[in-house]
Amino acid sequence: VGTLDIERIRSDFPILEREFDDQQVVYLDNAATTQTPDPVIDAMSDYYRQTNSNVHRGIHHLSQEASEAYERAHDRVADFIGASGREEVIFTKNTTESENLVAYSWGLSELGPGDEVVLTEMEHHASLVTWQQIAHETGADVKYIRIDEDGRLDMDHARECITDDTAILSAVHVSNTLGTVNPVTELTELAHEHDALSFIDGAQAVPNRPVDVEAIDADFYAFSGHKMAGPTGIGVLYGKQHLLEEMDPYLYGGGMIRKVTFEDSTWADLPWKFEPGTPPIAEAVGLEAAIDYLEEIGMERIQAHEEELAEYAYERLEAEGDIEIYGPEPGPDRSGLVGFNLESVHAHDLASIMNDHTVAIRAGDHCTQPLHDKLGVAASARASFYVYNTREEVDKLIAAIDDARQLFA
Ligand SMILES: Cc1ncc(COP(=O)(O)O)c(CN[C@@H](CS)C(=O)O)c1O
Repeated sequence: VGTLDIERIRSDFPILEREFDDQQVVYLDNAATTQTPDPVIDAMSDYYRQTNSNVHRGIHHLSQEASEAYERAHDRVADFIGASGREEVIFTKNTTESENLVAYSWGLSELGPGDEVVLTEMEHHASLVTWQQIAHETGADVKYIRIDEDGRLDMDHARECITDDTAILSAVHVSNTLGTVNPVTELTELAHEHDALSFIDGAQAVPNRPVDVEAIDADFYAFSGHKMAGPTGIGVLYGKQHLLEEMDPYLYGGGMIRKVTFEDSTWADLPWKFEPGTPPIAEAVGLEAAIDYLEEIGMERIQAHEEELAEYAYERLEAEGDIEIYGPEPGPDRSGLVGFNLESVHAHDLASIMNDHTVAIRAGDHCTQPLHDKLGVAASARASFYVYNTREEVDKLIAAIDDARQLFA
């Protein structure tokens, strides 16, 4: 797979030169959002300087160029994730909206009493709360696949949970709290054996590893641009074309219609049917540039780099002796993030001390409150890595933790 030219990569991210209290920032909060490289910023700036116009409607040069750029971004995303074409790629605001699109467009009409929605105990609120509330509205039931003491899914329990009453499985590909990489292809097979749909939340997977939605055979797959070196304000819902064709939109307006009369309306072709109003045009240009940037590095290299850093961080944290680490030990079941707690120091206090050292980590419930209840903690700290992080930055994390321990001793 080869190693990354970290210095060259870091030179693409001017924000990494930022200093606070004369200390260079150590940015280890990439699971929350990643930083944006110059090629992405330049692509969006150039769009605004040279092409900016509204799409699908104008018959002037600028609108035609903007429309081509916007449509091409759909094709680029389809190619990146292994979808069959732009018809299967809906641009949303983020992963959360992608989950809601399916919950409202499919769930509200297809779910009813007796139907079951199967989630996992490690779901992010974007999936968990959405499907929980749709189940309340439709009378469907929700079941949760258990996790074991290592933070892996209990697949025996998965086989118990997924039955002929299951209408849809919604599962996270990589846990943003545990770092666990779930067997999403096996889970999808289980769902399909029972004629259930499979929705995979890929927010912490698409940015960090090669993903082929057709190999997984997911019916729906969601992720966000801002977690993969792209801009905020754009997310993706992948959906199998035949399912998207059958689904009615849940957001209405211009751009998503074919014909409107005073009596009724008909809908535009895919993917536009699910993209009402003025879409995130510049963000789509930025997302395409982010994909180009990541693919130039190589998704396999990115995965290997993150896993190497996570393994190093795991080993250093474990060697401290008073740190509880959540999720599987380093290996194919763990991605490039580590959730942990320092004995006798609340995660928020720890993150605050980290900040005194200009080490940026996340502390809190990471939008997985039920999972934290299951872990028996109100909050956890989390270091999450990306293409520009280094072993030296892990060492700075550990040094800051040692300082926190002294302060709270
Ligand atoms: C697994 C998973 N699923 C969905 C989301 C939501 O992504 P949005 O782009 O905000 O819609 C996230 C975003 N998790 C951030 C914010 S809580 C984190 O710090 O972990 C996620 O990790």
